Amino acid sequence: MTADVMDPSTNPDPSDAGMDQTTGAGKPLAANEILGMRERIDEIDQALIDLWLERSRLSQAVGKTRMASGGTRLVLAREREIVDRFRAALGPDGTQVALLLLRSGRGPL
Ligand SMILES: C=C(O[C@@H]1C=C(C(=O)O)C=C[C@H]1O)C(=O)O
Repeated sequence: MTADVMDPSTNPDPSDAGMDQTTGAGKPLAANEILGMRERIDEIDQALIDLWLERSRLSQAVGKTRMASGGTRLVLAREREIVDRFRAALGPDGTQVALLLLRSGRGPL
């Protein structure tokens, strides 16, 4: 599925004549289309970053509240539910995303 980035037939060098340097497109119309889609990609990335940071702050607050009440730092059953949800939605990469997300809130295990 994934094109080999080192293979010039599937991933030519954008410094080749006629290629747009910024987008890597071979034709100006495609370059414009790509720039439009990149605007939305940048918005989505910013929303993901904002949500990531908000989630991390909430997770830290939950941990502090629980420990101040004499409870545990972690609740592994809840973490398992979250990892399962991400894996069900995104496949094996979802597992990795969930583990990074959990670590960013409660710190390393
Ligand atoms: C935030 C919590 O505390 C910890 C962090 C979790 C998370 O980031 O989702 C989940 C379980 C706990 O280990 C929680 O219990 O909800």
